[in-house]
Amino acid sequence: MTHALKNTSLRLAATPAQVLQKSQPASQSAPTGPAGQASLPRGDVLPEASLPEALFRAERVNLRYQTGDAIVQATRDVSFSIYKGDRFILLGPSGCGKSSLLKAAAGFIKPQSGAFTLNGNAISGPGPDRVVVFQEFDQLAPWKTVLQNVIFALRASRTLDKVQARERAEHYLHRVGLGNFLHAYPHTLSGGMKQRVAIARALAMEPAVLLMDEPFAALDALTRRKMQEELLQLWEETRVTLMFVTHSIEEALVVGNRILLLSPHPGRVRAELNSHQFSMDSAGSEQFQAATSRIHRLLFEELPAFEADSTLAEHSHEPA
Ligand SMILES: Nc1ncnc2c1ncn2[C@@H]1O[C@H](COP(=O)(O)OP(=O)(O)OP(=O)(O)O)[C@@H](O)[C@H]1O
Repeated sequence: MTHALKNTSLRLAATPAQVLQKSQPASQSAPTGPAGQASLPRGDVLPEASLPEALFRAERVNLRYQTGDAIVQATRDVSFSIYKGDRFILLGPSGCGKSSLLKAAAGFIKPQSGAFTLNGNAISGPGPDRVVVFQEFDQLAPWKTVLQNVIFALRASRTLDKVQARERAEHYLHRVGLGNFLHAYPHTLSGGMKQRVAIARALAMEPAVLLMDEPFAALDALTRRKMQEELLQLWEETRVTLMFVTHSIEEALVVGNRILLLSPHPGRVRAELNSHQFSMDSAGSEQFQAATSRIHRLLFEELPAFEADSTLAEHSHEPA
């Protein structure tokens, strides 16, 4: 299932890499790495007219925190584009600013400079077009049932009446396999089930971008794998655009079709690559292991991305 899914994503989510491949004569086609990715030679710029329209953009985003006299620079000049239907991953070591970027994309914190845009409009605060699923299991109101939790979010966004909200909530709860738990309270659910409710609630909002901040990190390994599989299945059904934060290289390769690699603190873009060729079944394969090692080198070696490995990265960004 997931292999087919990954291939489908290629058709749906036209990325600059695809445009490059399509728009070039065969003799000038982009070099292809061992994992089959197209690589852009350093300095190559895609002709602007041939780029697909991005749904969501980060443009030179600098995020800073001030606590007392101390200023923490969380990210530096981070830019990326997410296209409709992407499963876009922010991957980087602890403290590189992944969660900060996701919170800023949600509109919870403001960049010190730079901007986020959705459909070309600047983001100035939270909105129902960007819904977040967090890692914590306490995202649900404990005094409300599973169904009430989802209905409450839908009613708060003021887009649906009572009957419509209930229908929508039931629909998405059935989709995540919780049809028999509509009237259960959160404390009676396992961690995985609580995350399913949070995902159903987010999907029910039918956001333009679903933001996920390490949603499976607190789950045991088996449940985590199952949830990754279910998320891919849900993506297959809904084609929702995902922005997914993780510090697990394996999770990034399995869940994503595009991965943005961030340097250690403060987070800067190290490289961007395609990962659509990997599925749940490829974990453990030679190709998967090779990609994992290369990403590890790109993340942690001090070399500029392209010198570290010119075959994996689709776009590279030199440290400032
Ligand atoms: N509210 C805050 N006040 C001050 N500094 C903060 C705050 N939130 C994050 N930071 C700092 O910003 C930097 C980036 O943190 P962030 O949580 O975004 O990183 P991360 O990549 O998501 O890390 P992790 O994978 O460990 O969750 C870190 O140095 C962190 O200490």
